[in-house]
Amino acid sequence: MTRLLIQALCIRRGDRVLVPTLDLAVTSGELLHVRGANGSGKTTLLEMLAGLRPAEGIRREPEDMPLHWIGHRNALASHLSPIENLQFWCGVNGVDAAGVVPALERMRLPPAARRRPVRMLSAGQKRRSALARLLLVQRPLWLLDEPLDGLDRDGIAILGELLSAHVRAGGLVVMTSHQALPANLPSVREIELARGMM
Ligand SMILES: Nc1ncnc2c1ncn2[C@@H]1O[C@H](COP(=O)(O)OP(=O)(O)OP(=O)(O)O)[C@@H](O)[C@H]1O
Repeated sequence: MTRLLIQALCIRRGDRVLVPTLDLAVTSGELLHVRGANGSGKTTLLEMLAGLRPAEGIRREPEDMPLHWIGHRNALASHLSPIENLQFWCGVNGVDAAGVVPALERMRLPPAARRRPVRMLSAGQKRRSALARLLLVQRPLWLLDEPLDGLDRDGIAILGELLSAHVRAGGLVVMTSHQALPANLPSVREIELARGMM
């Protein structure tokens, strides 16, 4: 079984403690929805889970569990088109780029938008392009920071289908959102970060 274990994790930024201690486990087939007020530490927690910030008390089983990280900045080069961005991502990650156009089709990004520089796209079109990475290669752990941001109802429904399929196939998801999650997602758990929580 794949697991993400969080034991006595202190969420801090610099010398400011946001959450003194957090314990939880996310197992295969579960989606953890992290909620909380602005500034409560959701992004910081996700960055710790991704290994972008030093943290003690996080264990992945297996240790080398591959993950997808989609931060709220999308990580798209603005002068490249979505197709070029994803082809570049495939090259860096050793992934077959044949899946790029089908992934953008699945995200229902219009054909013209797939070939336009990212700086000329809307926020939702950028988001769909970034999320298309989830389809390029299977990885068990998905860490998604505000993935619903910028998406319209159709985009939210597509992401809901991807999340659902991933969780049903035994994947793990940890995601933040201020919005309600798409309906009918299986195995959703919620935690709310709050100052001083134990
Ligand atoms: N570069 C920084 N240096 C120091 N503190 C920071 C820095 N960036 C953010 N913080 C602080 O860290 C705390 C947690 O920020 P974080 O981005 O994790 O919150 P969040 O819950 O994701 O917020 P939001 O809902 O607004 O996205 C905030 O109180 C913020 O003021």
